[in-house]
Amino acid sequence: MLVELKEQVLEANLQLPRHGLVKFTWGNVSGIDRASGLFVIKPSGVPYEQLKVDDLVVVDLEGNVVEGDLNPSSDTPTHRVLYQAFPEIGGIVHTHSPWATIWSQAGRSIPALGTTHADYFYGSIPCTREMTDDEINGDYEVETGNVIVETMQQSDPSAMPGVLVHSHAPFCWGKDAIDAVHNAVVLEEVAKLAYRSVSLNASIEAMQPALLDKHYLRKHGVHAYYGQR
Ligand SMILES: O=C(CO)[C@@H](O)[C@H](O)COP(=O)(O)O
Repeated sequence: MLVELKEQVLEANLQLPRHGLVKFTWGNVSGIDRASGLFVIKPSGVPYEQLKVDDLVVVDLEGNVVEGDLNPSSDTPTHRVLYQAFPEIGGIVHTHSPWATIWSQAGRSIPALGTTHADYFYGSIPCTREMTDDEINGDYEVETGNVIVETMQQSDPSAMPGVLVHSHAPFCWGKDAIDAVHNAVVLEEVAKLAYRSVSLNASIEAMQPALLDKHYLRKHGVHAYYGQR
């Protein structure tokens, strides 16, 4: 079942340590087959160097494991909420990449300060609000997804393929699992660039809207929907 998607999700997961986005078993990547409504995700707690295609877990959008012997990632409910809320995305990645996690822990959105950022993210990369104790003590992973969806209400997920979860770390997405990891690598890089730019110039302001538009729209077109760019 879903042989090609599993191979793609395996490759996407293996790219996380290659790009220095994770340590140990932190993080996870999934990819969805919209025709069947099934998504493939990394199993929980499996070291990347041991990960094999048959370890991957197939889950439906109601949260049922339909194939796989191992437990799905502990973040599976968050992936599920995002797939349900953002029909245009095909892959999701969660990491604790250090520079993006610094902004998440500080509770700060990453401002759009330059064209590197603008080529991928159409504006500041938002940080969610803090979750309430009830949300934390409730269905935490589902509530993490809900606070992301709440934060993204004013944004187009294809024009803003990532978010920072307050006191936690980033989630990114894309047209498929590989694209999601690509966006996660860029997010980590712009998080580092922004941190150092702010350190160098504490009064730095967001880049000119005209320059943001020029760089984002020339790469992604007027309608930054995956199928149209
Ligand atoms: O966010 C976290 C931990 O804070 C998770 O991403 C873990 O780091 C990975 O969990 P599994 O995918 O192995 O269940």
